[in-house]
Amino acid sequence: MKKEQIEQLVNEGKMLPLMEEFYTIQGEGYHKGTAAYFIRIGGCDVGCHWCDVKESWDAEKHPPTVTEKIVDNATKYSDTVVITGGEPLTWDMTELTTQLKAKGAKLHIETSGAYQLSGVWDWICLSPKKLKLPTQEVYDKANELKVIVFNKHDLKFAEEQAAKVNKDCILYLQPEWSVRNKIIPLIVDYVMQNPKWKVSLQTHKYLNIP
Ligand SMILES: C[S@@+](CC[C@H](N)C(=O)[O-])C[C@H]1O[C@@H](n2cnc3c(N)ncnc32)[C@H](O)[C@@H]1O
Ligand SMILES: Nc1nc2[nH]cc(C(=O)O)c2c(=O)[nH]1
Ligand code: SF4
Ligand SMILES: [Mg+2]
Repeated sequence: MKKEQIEQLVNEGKMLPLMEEFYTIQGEGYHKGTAAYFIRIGGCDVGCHWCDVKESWDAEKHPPTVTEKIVDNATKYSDTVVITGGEPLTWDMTELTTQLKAKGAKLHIETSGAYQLSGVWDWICLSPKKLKLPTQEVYDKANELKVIVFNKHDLKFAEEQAAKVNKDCILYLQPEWSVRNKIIPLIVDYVMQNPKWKVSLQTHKYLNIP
């Protein structure tokens, strides 16, 4: 296929730069502990300095893959499918999610919300970033807000973000992994003082699974 043809299909969400797919246990947030098939789509220009998948950023490094192929593979493993990245909302998620839904999958997204919301979702995990704030639509539709805490100032950011989400949105503070030993006591204290928040840990990293 010609380069322009591939570009066109990627623009339409009929092909997507697939980085990796794996069957694992959701490690974070509300669904932690639940078996789920993860689809990691390449491409992100938000630029979090502590991002734990920087290899995902450059979409060019990940092969444009026919969306139907991604779908056929995913539904073999699990009825819960998590779409992550990279930033999945870099791309039009309509095709991918419509096809997965037609096969009966429960669809979850991990997103910074920095780009226009596309796709049909059963669960939206919004993890907002200061560098590129979420769109209003994703604040309105998020099921959980998961703020990464790297330093004390992030607690202030967390409150600002909590003020923007819908009233049913479940609120989580998650320690940035590299500073977890320093940050966990801060989060524990904060959640006890402000019990509208819950703690989220990257439990998959403790379990040594993907
Ligand atoms: C790699 S991101 C991909 C999805 C999307 N770009 C986002 O940021 O939500 C998946 C989740 O991991 C979180 N995350 C990334 N790096 C982390 C780190 N070093 N410590 C804790 N959480 C991290 C993100 O905030 C997000 O909730
Ligand atoms: N087990 C596991 N759970 C996760 N929850 C969110 C993840 C992500 O990178 O989006 C992730 C991940 O990479 N692995
Ligand atoms: S938005 Fe997500 S994928 Fe992009 S740099 Fe930040 S944590 Fe990494
Ligand atoms: Mg991860």
